[in-house]
Amino acid sequence: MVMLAKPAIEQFSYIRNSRPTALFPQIPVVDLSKPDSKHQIIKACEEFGFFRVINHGVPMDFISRLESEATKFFSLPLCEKEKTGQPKPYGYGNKRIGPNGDVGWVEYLLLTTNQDPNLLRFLSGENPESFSLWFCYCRFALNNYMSAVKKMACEILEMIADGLKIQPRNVFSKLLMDEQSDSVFRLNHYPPCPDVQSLNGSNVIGFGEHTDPQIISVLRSNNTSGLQISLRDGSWISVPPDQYSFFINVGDSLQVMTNGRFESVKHRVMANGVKSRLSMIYFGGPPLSEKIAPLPSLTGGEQSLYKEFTWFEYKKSVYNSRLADNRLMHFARIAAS
Ligand SMILES: C=C1C[C@]23C[C@@]1(O)CC[C@H]2[C@@]12CC[C@H](O)[C@@](C)(C(=O)O1)[C@H]2[C@@H]3C(=O)O
Ligand SMILES: O=C(O)CCC(=O)C(=O)O
Ligand SMILES: [Fe+2]
Repeated sequence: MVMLAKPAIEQFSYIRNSRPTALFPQIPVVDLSKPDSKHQIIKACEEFGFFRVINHGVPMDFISRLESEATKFFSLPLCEKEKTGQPKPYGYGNKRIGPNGDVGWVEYLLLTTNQDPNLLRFLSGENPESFSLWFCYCRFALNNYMSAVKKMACEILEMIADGLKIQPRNVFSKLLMDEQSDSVFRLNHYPPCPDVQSLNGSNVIGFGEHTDPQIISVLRSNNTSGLQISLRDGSWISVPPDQYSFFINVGDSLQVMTNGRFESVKHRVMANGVKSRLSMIYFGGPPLSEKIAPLPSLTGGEQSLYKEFTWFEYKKSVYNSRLADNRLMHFARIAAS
């Protein structure tokens, strides 16, 4: 009998036991309305590179409007969604993540936050295709949401600068505020995965383990679980979903600028057998020409751990890598013995 090999895209990654390995460590929660929040943020960034934010000031209305627009988008027929073209890197993607063979049980829409005229012209098209119409209606909701989330990300970055006693306090936030800021916005949809139920004890990867390359990521999801983070000892813990909170990730660029005092958090998403997960993530990045290097006030007279590079150089290397690669390795200084 001839056995037909499954097409490559069907070969998802499975993890035999993706059950969290650490015993109930609490994910730090930062209440942004409290006067001591900057100290909590520093502690969380040092210990986890990750924390949950409450009293964040982003209007619930902006969140639910965009969530319902995103749900409408992912409900469009596949052929309509595919009209946005393969993500290069922006556009609609289905199961393939990035250009180097990573796959996951996910479909997504990746957008640049600066108004790339070619992309906008393309996305909002002249003809009344479903996607173009969706994008036209959705632009208002996208702009409201992204502006509010960017404002919150900048406030957090300013608290980080204060907490680390770095002057000026906008040293990080100015990179996101820059007109040329190379920030990205992503909508991820993880449909319920039938294989999760049928494969005894195995779990299907929704989005494989990785760190985010930018400065800071602000994630919000519906009430479906799946997100896991890796602790410093290499164990994994599940992040209980909370649709009213935001989750903050330290990115690789912040790791470099703090000379390793903060480490970017390794994270992944497991597919769910029953419920679909919808997440929206703002990745705050610097302008392409920006030089990324440890801040002199944080090296404390010691050698900096990383070579200086531009965000353009790092991004190029990111897009030549696989999700799980340690991308910063190539930019680390080898300590002199
Ligand atoms: C496999 C890839 C997808 C990714 C680019 C990369 O080559 C490696 C990093 C990936 C990542 C992870 C965080 C963000 O979701 C993302 C937009 C980013 O900046 O780096 C994705 C990239 C992507 O999906 O294009
Ligand atoms: O969808 C999620 O919850 C996380 C996805 C993620 O880590 C990413 O898109 O970089
Ligand atoms: Fe991520």
